[in-house]
Amino acid sequence: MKTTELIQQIQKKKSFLCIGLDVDLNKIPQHLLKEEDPIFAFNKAIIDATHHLCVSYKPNTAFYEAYGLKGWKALEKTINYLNEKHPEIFTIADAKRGDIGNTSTMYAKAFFEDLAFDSVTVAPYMGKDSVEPFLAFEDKHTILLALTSNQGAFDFQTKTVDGKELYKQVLETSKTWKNSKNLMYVVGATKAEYLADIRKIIPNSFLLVPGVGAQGGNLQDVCKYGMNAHVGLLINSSRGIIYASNNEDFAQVAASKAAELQQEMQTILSK
Ligand SMILES: O=C(O)c1cc(=O)[nH]c(=O)n1[C@@H]1O[C@H](COP(=O)(O)O)[C@@H](O)[C@H]1O
Repeated sequence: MKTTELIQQIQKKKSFLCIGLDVDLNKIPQHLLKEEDPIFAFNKAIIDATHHLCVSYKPNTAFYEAYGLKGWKALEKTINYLNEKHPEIFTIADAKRGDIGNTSTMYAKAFFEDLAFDSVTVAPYMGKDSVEPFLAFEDKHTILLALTSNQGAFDFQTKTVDGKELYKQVLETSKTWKNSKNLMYVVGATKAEYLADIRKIIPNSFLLVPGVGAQGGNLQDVCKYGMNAHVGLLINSSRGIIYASNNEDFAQVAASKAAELQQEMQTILSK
């Protein structure tokens, strides 16, 4: 998908919400366990109830890999369902990959070609030759971890190296890589106060911002410091939406949680 198509969808839906499909069989409504594929049944119900409120879905692959072959099949069914029924929606494989070049190429093929996701999350730690293989795919996006939402972000990412914080070095250096136009970045919603500085380095890039809802990040602050002329934000919430109820009404309750965030976004966009 081209970034212009994502921007059009944001304008049309008045939403920049990304719903995280982090399926945990211990948390989904127990009546779904009777289904042949409970993970897919859960995702399908959530997607059917919320697709008009969001512009993106982000399955975190850990939640599928944990269930082995069955989990991977459910992931494949989920991405196929999204691509068939809602091709306008921007899909993110949250896999946090990155390795030596030839291995990264295989990861990129797995997520961009075999599973046909629009984007994948990638860790920058191994540097240029570990990320450029992902960037070589046209109209596919590589979402690089810049400043993450967790406490451990302060272990390395904010440390000063050669007079500059490491996450800033990641942003600046990554801009010099081949096909860097295909980069987006992860910045945690819990780190909203860093966004003004981040925008000085990457004013035009899209940011995936997880950490509202269950992790306590604040949507208003993220928008205040992180929004650009094309919005430039995808705000993710996973548990706060998909596990709002674990009764038979789970999909409707998830939709009402998603609608609350979408309404807040619509108000911000209208200002
Ligand atoms: O790359 C991510 O999406 C990510 C980066 C980050 O810094 N923090 C973070 O929470 N995430 C992911 O975003 C989702 C957040 O889920 P909730 O806290 O349930 O909304 C999970 O899938 C995390 O793995």
